[in-house]
Amino acid sequence: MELAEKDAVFNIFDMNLWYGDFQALHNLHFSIKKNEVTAIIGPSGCGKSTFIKTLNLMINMVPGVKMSGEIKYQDRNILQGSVDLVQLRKEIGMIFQKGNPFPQSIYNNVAYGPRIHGIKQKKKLDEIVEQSLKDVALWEEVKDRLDSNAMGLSGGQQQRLCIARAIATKPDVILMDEPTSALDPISTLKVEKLITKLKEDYTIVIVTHNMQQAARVSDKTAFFLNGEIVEFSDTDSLFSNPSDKRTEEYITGRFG
Ligand SMILES: Nc1ncnc2c1ncn2[C@@H]1O[C@H](COP(=O)(O)OP(=O)(O)OP(=O)(O)O)[C@@H](O)[C@H]1O
Repeated sequence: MELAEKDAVFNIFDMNLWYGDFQALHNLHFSIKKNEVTAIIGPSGCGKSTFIKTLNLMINMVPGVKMSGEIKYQDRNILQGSVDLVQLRKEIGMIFQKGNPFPQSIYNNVAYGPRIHGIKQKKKLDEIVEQSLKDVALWEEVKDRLDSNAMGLSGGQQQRLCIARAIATKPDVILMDEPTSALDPISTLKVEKLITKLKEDYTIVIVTHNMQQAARVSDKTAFFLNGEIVEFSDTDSLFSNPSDKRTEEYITGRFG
């Protein structure tokens, strides 16, 4: 039995995943630490999205998926036994490539999660909505139009609204699957600044194709190739002094 890493939110041991007969993840073994940003990088098809979707078991929605090994979250292996998915997803929020607000008011988008979890008083909901929008630096831009449809916001604003929606339920972890790939450079910068601020309160796992982004925002980086982890280390050392030749080839743009 392996010793779990201290201060880890997730301890992953010998984790494998198959789509039918195809093995997409092989023997993953690493830990994700509290209040850190962990970046997952690697070429297209290496298993980044598959991996991040295992952390909140969103992967279970794909028919024919099988997994083995352990993902320990709060000292339990979420790959075994019954897991309360509503509770798990309250604790582990997720942000996707494109902001995907509900076609409802800005207010309702943020209040949705807290309402589902039983908060009914208007005053309390108002406070949560205001604080969540302030936390993502969107409050000043939208405070006079909280009743407007969220679909009328720009792409960058929609993405920040989705982050506000995720943090409104006070999760432990925020998973981000290429959160800025559909955004312009200015909106990208705003989201990156936000990630750096959010890690004071949350643990963040981010999948990104953009190596400069991984270098700018993350504390740790995992380099995936063909469903395996080639290298996992401090972001600074992975980019400045990679220990595996394949990492070096990837980060210097020789493939991928
Ligand atoms: N639902 C599925 N059924 C079968 N195979 C799948 C499924 N989803 C992904 N795969 C395969 O699993 C492998 C990993 O895919 P995944 O989407 O996790 O890669 P990725 O690194 O996120 O790629 P990208 O950077 O292009 O988004 C690929 O070979 C992919 O074709």
